[in-house]
Amino acid sequence: MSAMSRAIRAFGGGAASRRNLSVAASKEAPALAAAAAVVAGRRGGRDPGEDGSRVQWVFLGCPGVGKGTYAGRLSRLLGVPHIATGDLVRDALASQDPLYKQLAEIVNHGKLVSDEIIINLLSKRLEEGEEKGELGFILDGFPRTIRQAEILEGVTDIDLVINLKLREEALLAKCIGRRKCSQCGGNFNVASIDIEGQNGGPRMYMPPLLPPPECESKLITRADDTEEVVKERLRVYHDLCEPVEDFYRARGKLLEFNLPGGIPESWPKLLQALNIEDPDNKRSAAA
Ligand SMILES: Nc1ncnc2c1ncn2[C@@H]1O[C@H](COP(=O)(O)OP(=O)(O)O)[C@@H](O)[C@H]1O
Repeated sequence: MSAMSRAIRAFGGGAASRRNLSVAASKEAPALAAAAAVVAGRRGGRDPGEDGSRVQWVFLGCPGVGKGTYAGRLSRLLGVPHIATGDLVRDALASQDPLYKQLAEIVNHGKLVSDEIIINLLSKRLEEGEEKGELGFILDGFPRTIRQAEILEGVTDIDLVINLKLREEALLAKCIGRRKCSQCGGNFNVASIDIEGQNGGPRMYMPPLLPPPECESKLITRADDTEEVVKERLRVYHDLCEPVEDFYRARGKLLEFNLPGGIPESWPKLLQALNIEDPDNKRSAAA
């Protein structure tokens, strides 16, 4: 079991108290010091380590903003695991594990599941990754409360938090338009978003991301992507998750990124903001 998964479990598990947290942290001191040294080594820039070991990033942002899309792309590009707690929750629901049966009620009403359950799922996922020799991570959907952020801060050093922002009008449409192919797992979006510019700014156009014909009959919609539940998730985000933005802003770790439009427009700009060379430009320059 990795130092981080062990410590995070000790921190969040059951009736964990602040005292338990410090005990766990001091036990993990050598591993934490090593992690801090790695982090300190890359403080000057955002140049990820070649083996991915230097990437310990978090994605924040409202439901529908595209955390999963951009975290997934960066994870493939940098060779570090993309760990989305929403996916862990959905896998737990699908497993029919009696322990998680009551979760559906919470998730399908747009509420957050308890910190304890999330910490449990996350530590399990980190342990599995450790067994496979995974290094680094891009977290998506965690931390979502100040307590989760404090727990994470107690066990490891996060060196970058990317806060994705998108105009509110687009978020609801993007969530409702989300589709997944039940066979290949591909993610699509049937929403076509075209919003007037604000204060003389440019128009925002996000074309739909339509599935190929072979996926069309196999599309599924998440049970929590209905208008009513998305509105509740947005409300929960503003109440409980926005303070997490402030938590990282105060620590100088927050990179705010306003999505200018769809993936073709936003992806190169995000890479630029992260100081990562765009592999597509590199390829066309080499051609
Ligand atoms: N860190 C977390 N803490 C509590 N609940 C979580 C967490 N991550 C995911 N969940 C649960 O899983 C649901 C889906 O999460 P996610 O896929 O990240 O959705 P979203 O599109 O709202 O960002 C959330 O509405 C919540 O019920």
